[in-house]
Amino acid sequence: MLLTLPDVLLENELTTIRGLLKQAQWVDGRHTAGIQAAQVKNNQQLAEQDPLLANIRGIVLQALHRDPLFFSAVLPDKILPPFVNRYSGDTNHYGFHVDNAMRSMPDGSARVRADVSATLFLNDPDDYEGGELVVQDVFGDQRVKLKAGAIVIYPSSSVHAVTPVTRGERLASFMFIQSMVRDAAHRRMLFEMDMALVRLRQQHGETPEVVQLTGIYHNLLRQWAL
Ligand SMILES: O=C(O)CCC(=O)C(=O)O
Ligand SMILES: [Fe+2]
Repeated sequence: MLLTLPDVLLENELTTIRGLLKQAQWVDGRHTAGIQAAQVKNNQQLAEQDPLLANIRGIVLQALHRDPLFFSAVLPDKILPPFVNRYSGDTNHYGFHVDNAMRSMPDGSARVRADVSATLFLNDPDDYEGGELVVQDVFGDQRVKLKAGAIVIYPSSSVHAVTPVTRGERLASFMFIQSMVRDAAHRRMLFEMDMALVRLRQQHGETPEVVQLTGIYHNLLRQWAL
């Protein structure tokens, strides 16, 4: 399932992040890529030890935690601290690749299995030409370019790329998340059921059927959560 959520970041958070990024020292993005991905990666990132990154991570994680749709769709267990990247010039791009299945928390405290990958857009599509995230899907390639503050989430198992930025610069935060529910099909069913329950509750209130279906939602989560 590929899902986009608008307005994850508030306007003032975007302003703060973009202000911080004006002072950024960018490093080669290949440092954090796996062996296959590094061969096709051509962009820049904030360095792991950059104090700006810690600041931005705090803002992004706080925004994700307050978003109920993000929670329902991802069912996050562990979020690897988000990275920040930039594509600029007329050649920066990221060729087709897969994200590493396993990563370590920066302090080595835990391993994180990438179930869900996400890109949170930090500037507007008008600021640059190209820079589409292309995610291969059974229904064909999905091309995504969102307004600042919006996020796209997709299964980490998908082959994906970012097309060359031929004008301006594209700023984003990208991240890898271990879900409580490993199987993407199970996650999708839970998300659809949760959304249907929200609508049923709005239409009919807390009826016995709504209560019973809510119980089934939680029992499925209990079955599937690792
Ligand atoms: O820049 C993006 O939107 C995606 C980056 C990406 O796929 C990655 O770093 O693995
Ligand atoms: Fe990727």
